[in-house]
Amino acid sequence: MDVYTFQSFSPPQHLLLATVAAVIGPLLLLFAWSCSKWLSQQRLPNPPPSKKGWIPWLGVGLQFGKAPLYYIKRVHEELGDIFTIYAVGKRMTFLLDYKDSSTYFKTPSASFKEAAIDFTTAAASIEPTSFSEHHTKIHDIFKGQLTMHHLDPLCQELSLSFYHEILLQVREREGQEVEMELMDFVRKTMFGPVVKQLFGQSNLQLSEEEIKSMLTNFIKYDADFKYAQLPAIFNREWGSTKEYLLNIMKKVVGRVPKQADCLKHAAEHIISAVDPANAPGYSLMVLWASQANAIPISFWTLSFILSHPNVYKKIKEELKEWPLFQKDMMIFGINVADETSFNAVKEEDLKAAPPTIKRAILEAIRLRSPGMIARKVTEPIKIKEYTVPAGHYLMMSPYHSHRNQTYFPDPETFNPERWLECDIDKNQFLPGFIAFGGGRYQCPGRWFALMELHLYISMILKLLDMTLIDEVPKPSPLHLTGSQQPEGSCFVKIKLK
Ligand code: HEM
Repeated sequence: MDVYTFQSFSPPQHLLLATVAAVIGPLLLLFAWSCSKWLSQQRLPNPPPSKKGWIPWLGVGLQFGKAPLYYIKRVHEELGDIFTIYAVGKRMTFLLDYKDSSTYFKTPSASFKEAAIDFTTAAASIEPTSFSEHHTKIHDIFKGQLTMHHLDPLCQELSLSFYHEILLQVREREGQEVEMELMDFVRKTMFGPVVKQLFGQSNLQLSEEEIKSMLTNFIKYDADFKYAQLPAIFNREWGSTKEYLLNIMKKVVGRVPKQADCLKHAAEHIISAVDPANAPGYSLMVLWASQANAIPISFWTLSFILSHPNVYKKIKEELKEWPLFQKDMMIFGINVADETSFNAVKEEDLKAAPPTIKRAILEAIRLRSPGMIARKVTEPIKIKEYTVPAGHYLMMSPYHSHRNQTYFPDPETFNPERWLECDIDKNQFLPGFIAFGGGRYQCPGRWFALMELHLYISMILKLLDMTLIDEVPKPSPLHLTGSQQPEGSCFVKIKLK
């Protein structure tokens, strides 16, 4: 078309042309972009089978987002043990065969750090440069501080705090039965003691009311954790809970004495290892990691025990042998111990707590473990007959892996006895169990978690009579990044023994 012909168009034709160009232009660009993507995929030697959806960027985001836990199961049944999902601009390749876990955990080009960096920026405002520099150091400090050998003082301190909180919930109506929602009860009795233990009372300086408000914000923060990477406009409410918690953490790390005599709490370790500007963000991540799994797992353990009369009966028998209250309290040579002489529980005392409770905890973790863990592929990785391209997120799903018949016969059944073959005092796990992840960045809090859970459940069942009123709810299909939350409420009757 020359200038003359162009000029001969009347104004409405101009408008028409401009509109057509405005519509077709982006479509052509989109088409070209899709073609180049498609061609680059074709050049790869055998990428895993995939679910892409029709809409670029969004991919299968809508189906996936509705019930991610079930969507993974459906695609697993359709495409097999390795598959890729394209959703909201991310390419996630799932490995659901436990046999691939050693490649997953050991290959350097499946990077934990690269997968975590964007997420921690979004979820806790940690700057990427700080994360690259300090993450490994802070991981190693926690791993070192939470080994089995360091648990005794933590166990003693926690037991006193649990005792106080448990009695606080029921003492007002001593002798009477109280009806409470179980998850609510667990949150109220577990959150405060663990937060105080991890960050230190002197650094926290929070009133009971402030701890309650911290818990309310934490519940919202955890529930919508998965939206962290969406633009702020879609998750304003979630953003305000994050800011609230970051502000608390800012005060907490600000109170850590410059020259602490003994490094004891998470806040002190964090301040000693990272740049001050990002210390609140690391503290928030530790708060989330420590609570988002242990609280729901306590709920599931209790509800599974209460709904399995044989298991509960066995535990009640074993509890008779566990002296939670002191037998000897000598004053001027006279033994003044009675039924109410509660003393801190030492870690060695915990070894005598019901082993069936510990097996029940491991079984609850198996059945309700995190929906996924992530790594990022930095160089193409060959797995089975496929090559997973660089840039993909590489996912394993402890929740789905723990339903593999080969490792866990009758996988949906709650059966603490399947753990009989493991030495639970040494925290030995069954083959196929990956609830705490694996490799260089495996959960550094796992030994603390098992001690904390064993102590908490044993104390609850020793101190209280509990009966289920409702049926045990199903796990919510929405939770992918932490242990499963219950879908709906579960009321119990509680009475102080
Ligand atoms: C039943 C309870 C728990 C479960 C199932 C659990 C599970 C996990 C999993 C799967 C990971 C990722 C590991 C990987 O990708 O290989 C992780 C990381 C982590 N966990 Fe746990 N965890 C639990 C309790 C705790 C507790 C009580 C703490 C702290 C006291 C804790 C602290 C952490 C931290 C700090 C990380 C991040 C490690 C890093 O960034 O290098 N966890 N946990």
